[in-house]
Amino acid sequence: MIKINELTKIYGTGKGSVKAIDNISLDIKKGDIYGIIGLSGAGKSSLIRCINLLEKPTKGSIKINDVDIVKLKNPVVRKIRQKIGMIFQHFNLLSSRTVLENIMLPLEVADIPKDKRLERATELLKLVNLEDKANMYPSQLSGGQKQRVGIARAIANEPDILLCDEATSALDPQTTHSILQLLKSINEKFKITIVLITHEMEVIKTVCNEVAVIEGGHIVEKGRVLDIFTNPKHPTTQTFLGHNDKKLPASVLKDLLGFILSITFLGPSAKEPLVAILQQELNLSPNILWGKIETIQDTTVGHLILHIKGTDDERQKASKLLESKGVSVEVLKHA
Ligand SMILES: Nc1ncnc2c1ncn2[C@@H]1O[C@H](COP(=O)(O)OP(=O)(O)OP(=O)(O)O)[C@@H](O)[C@H]1O
Repeated sequence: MIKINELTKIYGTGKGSVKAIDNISLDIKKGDIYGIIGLSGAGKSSLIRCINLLEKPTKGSIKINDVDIVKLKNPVVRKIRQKIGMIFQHFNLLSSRTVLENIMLPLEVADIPKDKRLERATELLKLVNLEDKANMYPSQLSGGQKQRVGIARAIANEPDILLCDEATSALDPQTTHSILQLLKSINEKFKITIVLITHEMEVIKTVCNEVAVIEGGHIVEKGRVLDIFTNPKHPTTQTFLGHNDKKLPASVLKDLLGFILSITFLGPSAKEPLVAILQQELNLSPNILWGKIETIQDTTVGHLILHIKGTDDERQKASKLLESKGVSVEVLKHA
């Protein structure tokens, strides 16, 4: 649906120029909730602003349904933009307009007749659960309510794509959760493709099916959220995922004989008594040094770090046995 090919964005010219996006290619499928995660300055906003044609790329193409939108000129650009909704970290609502009037704004711009505007905005208010706030002003709403208005406004023209620019960064965890659930239900109900930029892995984990990790204007890793969470390759991804948690203190590692296995199990293998299996089948006595269990994309994912006093041969047998149960095994320390 959105095919980004070798996209580069350079701000300014000469010595003071900044390469915000450096040769990025992405393939976003219809119905995806595609997360782009990166630290401040990584190039996330520049990328999303190029997709929305708020910035003109220096090089490369952005194809939406096979049409390269970079090459389009007004008034076609305006029409395309109406099919791309956007929500923002600071909501960007008009303070002088009521909630209902804010939602009707894009419908006015699209020349929708007044009675239809009112009908559509009222439907949207219901969808985002703000029926009782129609005549209030943005200043009278909480952050979560303001973002709900932002979402209703963004989907008023029935866009094919919804871009979310750090949409939950200004919200508390509980409100973040409810906004993410609203985005997920909109994605499912209206089949809107969502591109979401964030610096929080928790957001990606909660709603996205695909993720790209961006650093210094490059994509350093991308793939299915479950794959990236269970087997992150790039150090930046590992940092985002808190893999440093897995770094055991030197005081724990000191004097440990045998080997240390870091294991990741998901789906059916999460229900296997893995420690007991190692004991019963190989007569080993694993000691749990660290553990964590979480839900990603409705799948249970568990991580354990096990210390086992055993030989190299036993390490190989233990790894093989665990892998035969669908568990991924990383050896952190050899015998
Ligand atoms: N209009 C601009 N003019 C010049 N440089 C810019 C402009 N916008 C962004 N940059 C630079 O481009 C780089 C990427 O910025 P961008 O805002 O895209 O990153 P980001 O990942 O969205 O960061 P943040 O989360 O802090 O918004 C930064 O070095 C930034 O200073």
